[in-house]
Amino acid sequence: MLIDIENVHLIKNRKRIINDISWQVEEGQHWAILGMNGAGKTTLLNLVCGYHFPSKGTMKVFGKQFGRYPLHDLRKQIGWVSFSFSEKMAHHLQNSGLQVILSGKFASIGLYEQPDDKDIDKAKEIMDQLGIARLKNQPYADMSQGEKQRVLIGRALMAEPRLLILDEPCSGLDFLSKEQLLKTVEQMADRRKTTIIYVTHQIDEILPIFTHTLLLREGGNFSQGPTEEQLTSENLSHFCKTPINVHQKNRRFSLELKQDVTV
Ligand SMILES: Nc1ncnc2c1ncn2[C@@H]1O[C@H](COP(=O)(O)OP(=O)(O)OP(=O)(O)O)[C@@H](O)[C@H]1O
Repeated sequence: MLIDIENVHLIKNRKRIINDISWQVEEGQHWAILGMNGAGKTTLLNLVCGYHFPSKGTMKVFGKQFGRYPLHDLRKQIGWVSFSFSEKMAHHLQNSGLQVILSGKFASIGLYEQPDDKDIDKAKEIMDQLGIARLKNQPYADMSQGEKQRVLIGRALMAEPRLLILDEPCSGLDFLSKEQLLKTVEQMADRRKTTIIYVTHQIDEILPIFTHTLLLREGGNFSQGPTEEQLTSENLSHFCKTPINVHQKNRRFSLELKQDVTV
């Protein structure tokens, strides 16, 4: 079991942010986490990575009970690619795509240690796999947003994480860049053993590779389970508190408001 969360609550500044969440992620699964703004998605991931400590409940990540395992060791096995991470790259804008990816090996933002030939080969292989080999020598600053996102995913893969968290990777991307990024995620899931947790507001990003989906609402677990069972018109109408129709075409989901509904 990679993640085993039982009845976890989190209270911050007297506010209940996470309310009685239980969630189990097993090896071989890929999860999508769907929730509106403020649903608690980022907070839940902060708990998983040990940046918050639960106020109540039990948590195990990689089979280790919280508080009994060095956080540094835990975090080394988790790659968290967040859109906001781009801001932290500000000092390294002149680094090339290859350098940014290599920096993932040392879990630091810049490239302070000297990579060896094996590291360089590995970084190049990752770039090939993610379809970004042509960005090897291009400064990060000059890349499009979609390219930057793929480079950051490559950077996370360099440390060979057991768990890869993609936190709204498509936000800010145009239609084509988004589809390219989704393709990359799909291929990565097919080729690598890493378990992916994909956080999103949009159901059309929940690709067939996501075996399971967790629906978060107001800090609580609205429902969870196999994706096909979660993303039904009935369940999502309850979830959104609005009557909606879910459609599935070519194994991709879309939704529309039922006719005559105003929001
Ligand atoms: N330290 C804190 N003290 C009080 N409230 C907090 C704190 N951190 C987060 N919150 C609140 O907890 C709720 C959940 O926030 P969180 O960032 O986890 O949501 P999210 O689902 O990731 O949202 P988004 O999709 O907008 O990124 C929000 O209402 C937020 O204001």
